[in-house]
Amino acid sequence: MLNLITNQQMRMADAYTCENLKIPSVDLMEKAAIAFVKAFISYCNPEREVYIIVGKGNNGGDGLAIARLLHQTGFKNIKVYILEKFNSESNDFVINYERLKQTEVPILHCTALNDLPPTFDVAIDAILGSGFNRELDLFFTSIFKHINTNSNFIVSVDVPSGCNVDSFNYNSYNGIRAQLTISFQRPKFFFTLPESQMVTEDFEVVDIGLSQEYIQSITSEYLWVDKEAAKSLLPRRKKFTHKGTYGHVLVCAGSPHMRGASLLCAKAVLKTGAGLITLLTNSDFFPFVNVLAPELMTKNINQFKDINLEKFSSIAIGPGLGTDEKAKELVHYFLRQNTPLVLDADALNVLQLEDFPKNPHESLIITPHVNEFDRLFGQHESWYERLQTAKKSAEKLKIIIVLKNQYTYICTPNGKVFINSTGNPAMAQGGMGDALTGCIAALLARGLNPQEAAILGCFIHGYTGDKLAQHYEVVSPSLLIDNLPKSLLDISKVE
Ligand SMILES: NC(=O)C1=CN([C@@H]2O[C@H](COP(=O)(O)OP(=O)(O)OC[C@H]3O[C@@H](n4cnc5c(N)ncnc54)[C@H](O)[C@@H]3O)[C@@H](O)[C@H]2O)[C@H](O)CC1
Ligand SMILES: [K+]
Repeated sequence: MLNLITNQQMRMADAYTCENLKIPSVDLMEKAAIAFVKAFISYCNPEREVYIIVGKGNNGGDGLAIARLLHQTGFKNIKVYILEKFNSESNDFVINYERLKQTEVPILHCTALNDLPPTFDVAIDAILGSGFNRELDLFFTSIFKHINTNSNFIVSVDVPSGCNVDSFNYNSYNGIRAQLTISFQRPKFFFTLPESQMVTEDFEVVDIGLSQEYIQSITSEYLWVDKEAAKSLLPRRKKFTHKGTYGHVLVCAGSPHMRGASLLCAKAVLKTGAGLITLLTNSDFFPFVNVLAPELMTKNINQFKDINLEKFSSIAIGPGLGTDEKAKELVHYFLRQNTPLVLDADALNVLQLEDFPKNPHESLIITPHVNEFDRLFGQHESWYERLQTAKKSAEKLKIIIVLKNQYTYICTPNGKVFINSTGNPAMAQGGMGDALTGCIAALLARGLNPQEAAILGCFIHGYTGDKLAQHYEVVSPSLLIDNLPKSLLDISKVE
């Protein structure tokens, strides 16, 4: 898991790295520029006109180093514009200014808006970075507006200029609006909130060689789940194991109008590697289940109280369950048992906040999307507020709340928020949540604790979607489910 850190902490990591790893700050800037360029060239053809607009702090210094390196890489149409409204220049800016002057890259000076070109093909924004620390004056806001309105493609260095990622003001943003931000060392927590779309449509993170040891020693409430973290959670299949080793999942799902949801969920359980799966549904559906997914066993949903729960390692309830009295009774019944439980969709729709057990057994996971979450926990004005509610509620109710989002938040009873790094818009299709519920329930059955199952379930689900999105414009839940075993294998092989 990677700690996500604030601007202030990033500065400390910067200072620590220079001092303890004996890397001069200008060399760190060079590393940052090299890493930026490596990422940038995959988005931009070297024939395009690239305008690099720089301030005079270290973000500007990065911009100057980037200009020199892009020139060396073969970019022919580069121009650098230095904004002159800064009180002082950073040392590393000055060093890179001298270095850039040794090249043929044109350097122009901008003291007023009309010193800038009327349009930009590609604009690299290296004006203000994490040092942005006060109100923007008219000079900056008019320049930002001009770049925002007249560029084909804006790429920001580290952070869009004028955006304070640690205390974002949602109501009056007047900084750069980038298509892409290439940030240094760690994702910015703010970019995981949907509101960050007004600041940058996408982001990428590059390693610039800051001390990982130092960054990981900082206490952070936000943790980024990457592939390595996922691998560390995936239990290895050992010799002499059998279906009993991998647990038995009970899937309670599928009202007459939504049979498909129950199959998607149960098939996701199957493909995430649980040993045995029983689908608890209406008996008239049994023959279809046998044909469509012969691995599944079935039980009659009307007799749910007769089930011997000792046989089951986990239960998934909700996909297409319906919201009638029978569904409600079933959800309440299973909520009072001790078997690890994942509640999704209609299982959440039939609950009120006060229905959650007063003495939680700490193995309850709920997986709401935004509407399900707000219905249960109240309306929220922003995603930041919603996340704070999720965080507090997970602590208070002692449950895991998987708040689904482009970057899904997994809030745990100990106040941590794990942020899932995988998933993409090609996966936006009904049934995708049913698959996620199945993934998590299967991992619970395979012996992971609820926190681990939620983290790995979200990761593997999104990872599969990401792999498929490289080949398909839309990724259906069925396609995703079929590919889960391949993703599990992939992840188990991370070096
Ligand atoms: N993360 C790292 O370890 C590294 C980061 N690098 C880059 O450095 C910037 C941060 O640089 P810094 O010099 O601290 O600040 P800025 O360049 O963002 O700002 C410079 C300058 O601007 C002044 N200023 C701030 N706000 C305003 C304003 N509203 N109006 C006018 N002027 C303003 C401020 O006083 C400063 O003087 C980071 O983002 C990375 O891009 C390193 O290169 C590599 C290591
Ligand atoms: K910037």
